[in-house]
Amino acid sequence: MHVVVNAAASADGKLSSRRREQIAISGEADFERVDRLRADSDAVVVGVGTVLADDPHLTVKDESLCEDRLERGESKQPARVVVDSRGRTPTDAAVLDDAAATYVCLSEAASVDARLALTDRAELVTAGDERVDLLRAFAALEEQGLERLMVEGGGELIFSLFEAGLVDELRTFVGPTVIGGRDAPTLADGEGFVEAFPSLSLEEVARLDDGALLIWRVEGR
Ligand SMILES: NC(=O)C1=CN([C@@H]2O[C@H](COP(=O)(O)OP(=O)(O)OC[C@H]3O[C@@H](n4cnc5c(N)ncnc54)[C@H](OP(=O)(O)O)[C@@H]3O)[C@@H](O)[C@H]2O)C=CC1
Ligand SMILES: Nc1nc(O)c(N)c(N[C@@H]2O[C@H](COP(=O)(O)O)[C@@H](O)[C@H]2O)n1
Repeated sequence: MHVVVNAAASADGKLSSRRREQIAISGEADFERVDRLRADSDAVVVGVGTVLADDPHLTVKDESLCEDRLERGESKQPARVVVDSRGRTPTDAAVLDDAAATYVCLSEAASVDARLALTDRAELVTAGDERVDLLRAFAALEEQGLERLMVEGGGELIFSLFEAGLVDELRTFVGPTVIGGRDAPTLADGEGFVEAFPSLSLEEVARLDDGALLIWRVEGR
């Protein structure tokens, strides 16, 4: 399995504002790059916080990239994965439409009612007692043939993936704006590290739109 985390951050490292509303940090070229990365992935992964905040669709937008996938013998769209311990994904969420297959990773804490509401619209994967056990959930996704995972956020999920040692690559577009706010989501939130900080090796720096794309490899992976 290969896990790429991709996110757009403001120059001060925020993913969105303290209102947790979606903000277009990327410019046109970066959104096109993200579309290509989605098209080269088996699944696009987000936490339920992103689903509740943004109601994303997580599909490949460029039809020619979808055609290329079909020519390669892949599904037209990559699968979508929501990490959602208690099954809080709304049944009318865009990620549950029929544009692509969707997996919802739950924990044992998800109620029977929440499972019943989701079961017709998504494949359910259960791993962990209170919170989703990411190592077990990702192993279950791999068993379903999902090898190339692209994680789009948000900050809580990204931190947990680093903590679990699951991230191979980090791609950050740093955009030309300052969002600020001590409660605004950052690239890696959660508890934060106090030791054993993940070490990154810089693979690429490129000017893109009016910002910079940074590609980091996680050392030891
Ligand atoms: N600029 C960008 O590129 C992007 C920005 N965003 C922004 O980020 C914000 C959302 O981020 P955030 O609030 O951090 O939410 P996340 O999308 O990271 O989802 C976090 C939630 O996932 C669930 N979860 C289940 N298991 C785990 C686990 N093991 N580790 C971590 N989380 C787990 C938790 O809810 P529960 O316990 O209920 O399961 C948790 O609250 C929004 O404002 C959105 O706009 C998001 C993506 C990209
Ligand atoms: N790459 C990127 N740049 C930004 O500026 C962003 N705000 C985001 N957000 C992510 O994109 C998701 C929306 O996807 P759809 O267009 O609905 O398919 C959103 O939920 C964030 O994960 N990304």
